[in-house]
Amino acid sequence: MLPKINPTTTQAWLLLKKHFDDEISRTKISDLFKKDTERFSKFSISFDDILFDFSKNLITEKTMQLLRSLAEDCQVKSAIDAMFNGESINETENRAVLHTALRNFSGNPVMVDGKDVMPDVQRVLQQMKSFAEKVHSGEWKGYTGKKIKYIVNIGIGGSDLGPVMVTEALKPYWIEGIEPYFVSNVDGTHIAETLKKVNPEETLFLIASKTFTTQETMTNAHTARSWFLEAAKNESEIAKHFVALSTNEKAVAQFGIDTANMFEFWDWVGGRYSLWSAIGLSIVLTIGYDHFEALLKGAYKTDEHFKTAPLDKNIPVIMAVLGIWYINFLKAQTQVILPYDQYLHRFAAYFQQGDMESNGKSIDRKGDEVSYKTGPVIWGEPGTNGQHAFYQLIHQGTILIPADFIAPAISHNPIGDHHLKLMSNFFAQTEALMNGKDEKTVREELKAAGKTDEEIKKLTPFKVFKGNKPTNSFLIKAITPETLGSLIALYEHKIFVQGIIWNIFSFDQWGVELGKQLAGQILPELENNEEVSAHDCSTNGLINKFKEMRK
Ligand SMILES: O=P(O)(O)OC[C@H]1O[C@H](O)[C@H](O)[C@@H](O)[C@@H]1O
Repeated sequence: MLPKINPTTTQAWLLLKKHFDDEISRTKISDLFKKDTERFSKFSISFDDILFDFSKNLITEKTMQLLRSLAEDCQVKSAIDAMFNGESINETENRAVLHTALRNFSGNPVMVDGKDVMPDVQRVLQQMKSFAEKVHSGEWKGYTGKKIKYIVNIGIGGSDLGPVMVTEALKPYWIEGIEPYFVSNVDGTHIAETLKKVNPEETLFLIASKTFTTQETMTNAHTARSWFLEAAKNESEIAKHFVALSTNEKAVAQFGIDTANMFEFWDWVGGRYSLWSAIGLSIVLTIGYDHFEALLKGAYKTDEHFKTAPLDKNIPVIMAVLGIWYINFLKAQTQVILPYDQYLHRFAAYFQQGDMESNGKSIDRKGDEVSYKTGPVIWGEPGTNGQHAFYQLIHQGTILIPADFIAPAISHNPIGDHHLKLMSNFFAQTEALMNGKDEKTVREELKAAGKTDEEIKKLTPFKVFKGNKPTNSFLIKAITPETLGSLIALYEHKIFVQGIIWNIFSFDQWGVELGKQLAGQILPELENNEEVSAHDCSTNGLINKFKEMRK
């Protein structure tokens, strides 16, 4: 059982409020650097090949002490133990939360309801490994005897975003002769455009769905099946081209996939935490099992760090409390993730689900409405593209946007001075966001540029940057399977800690159900020509116009 503590009733919360009002509201990050030349070493942590620098935050040592007290008051440590020990901390679904068991290399058992889950975890990993080896060697053949070339993962949400993000991030590790594709949207365009790029003889479809009932995935899977059968003619050939990644054996069999071709996972793996499970088969097929294992090992290292590091040296805990500091005490409503690595272009999209589906909640663990802000809006794009699009608002807009900057020291594509140019932007942005540019400097620059006094007066206000914008920097030696695994797990655990402190349940997602339910009611209304009148007049009007437009 998780603690059920309203964070606003803790001593630390009250002290943080007072600390903000009395001290921090008048503090500038740049002044803190001037006062303390040791600030970088005090507020940065090296963790294997990752340097986490959180010194450019609006914090003092006192802030960090109080934030640590908040984590203590909210019993974060015992919550961490409860998760790793397999307690049913997903109370509304009565499930354990054990994605960490999927990457547990300790050799120790992980018990769920009195049973060690590790033998099952290892069995499925072995199954994934030997299957991938057969596909890669050509031992696994398509219905005309050809080797598999195209992998099409059909899944959505957690059964899509993780594999997409990881395969993109690890493109330099792709196995020659394999091309992965991902179909998620029920919009027929997604599957139609994908099927144009592949052929039935050399394509393996992975039907990825924890529940195996998701409308989008089942619809796309049936379309893929019909497309395949048009060419293969014989249903007995399906076994060579369709496998299932699921927890629902019955539904897999009903779909027509031999359960011998099913890669199992379990209800204690949350969808948005499932890339480490059988849902990662597309990753294994794309980069090979050894690289997948390195990804798991990277995550395992983070798990060990998270479990054992003291709260004030614990990176996910620090990431979490900094977020809480901005959201609950400085009124931030969003968090931007900015990878300076083109291969990480889906990283922010991945954590939109990871974070927002986990912590976008307003009912606390007692079942009462919360009186404070919870999960932020997560977004982001790779640098430097974002700089030429939305950084304007981060620098000079009216809302506070804490930013995570992520970059590798070594590029997989060391062409000319591209990487140094990229990195000069990475370093420049966090500096600029912190320091800003004051009026005096702006005036001097304009003067030096030969502007008249009149022009200087007119232009100065527009060119001032207030600065004092907080950032974290993650400098990573290189984006490898291992460092990526570690990085993803840091963010996963950050989300967990925030959920614990906010006293919400981070591992259910009831908020996605209503739309599904209503879509289920509306679908039959779209299938006939009758006028619809059962809804509000906007929805009726839209549906009726839709029908009219299609006549
Ligand atoms: O894997 P599936 O059961 O098909 O679920 C796919 C996705 O759909 C659901 O609606 C949830 O919002 C997600 O958490 C989940 O990842």
